[in-house]
Amino acid sequence: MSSIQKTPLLDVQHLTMRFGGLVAIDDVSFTANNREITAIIGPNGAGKTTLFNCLTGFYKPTVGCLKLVRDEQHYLLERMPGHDITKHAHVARTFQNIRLFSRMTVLENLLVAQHNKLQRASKFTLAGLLGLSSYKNVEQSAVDLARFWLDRINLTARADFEAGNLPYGDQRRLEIARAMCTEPALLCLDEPAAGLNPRESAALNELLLAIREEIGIGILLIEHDMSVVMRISDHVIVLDYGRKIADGEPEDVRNNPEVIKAYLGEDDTEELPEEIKQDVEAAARGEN
Ligand SMILES: Nc1ncnc2c1ncn2[C@@H]1O[C@H](COP(=O)(O)OP(=O)(O)OP(=O)(O)O)[C@@H](O)[C@H]1O
Repeated sequence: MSSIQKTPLLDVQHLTMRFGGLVAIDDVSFTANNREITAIIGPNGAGKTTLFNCLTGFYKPTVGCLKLVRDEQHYLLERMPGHDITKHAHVARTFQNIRLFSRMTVLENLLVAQHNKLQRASKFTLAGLLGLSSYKNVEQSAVDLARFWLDRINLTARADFEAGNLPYGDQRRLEIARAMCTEPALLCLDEPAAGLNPRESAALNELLLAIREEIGIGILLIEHDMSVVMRISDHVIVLDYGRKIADGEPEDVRNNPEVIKAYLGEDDTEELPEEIKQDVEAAARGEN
């Protein structure tokens, strides 16, 4: 990726979010580029989900500017209601806990994600729904897009299954496919690898890399699984107690003493993610 010109997609400046006396995010600034996977990592309570909530309009930041650039248009996300952030700025999101429509089929989940463009094409009238050829074209394109993503996540054979009956790893990937059906410019994923076994985790990595390469959008990824972060991220931002303590390429961040300390605490190595633990142990043996 490094030979490709970097194009800023999201520019966060001086973001601060306070809840009463608690500063969940403390003057955080960073840029996430288009066609890159930017991971946001940090210990529990570091402010990662709060950052997503500010980006997607769930919270209004106390201070700060969140600018998204798409098709040469600038969107100031902190001034937009959540539904406009999805609809106009094209920011899509998944959550820590799966939020599929579990009683709908796999295919229905992918179609329902496209209701905005279907509604627009119907001109919000029954006549539009029944008669307009433009509606029929948009309807066909919605089906084609759903089919494309079904195929991409290898669920075509299960298109008519209830989403809630799929294995956990398939549900995770279906959520991402559903978000992709909104045709986002920025895809925000909150711990997509949580609870996945190694095989499912590898399938997730492959899907995210394909989205980056083939669809060419930006991905913002909150993740505790360091094997996922280190393997697929182009850029890693580390938060600790709401502050940004590191920002750079995965290799630089994993060797950053402040990051190691944030994960270590004072002298507890038990909680250290495996990949960072290996680096710390190698450093202690004088191998770094
Ligand atoms: N709505 C809220 N009201 C009050 N405090 C909140 C609210 N949302 C988050 N916080 C606090 O803000 C801090 C950051 O929480 P956040 O959920 O963003 O952390 P996180 O990095 O996502 O943690 P985890 O990895 O455990 O999901 C925590 O101290 C949390 O208790």
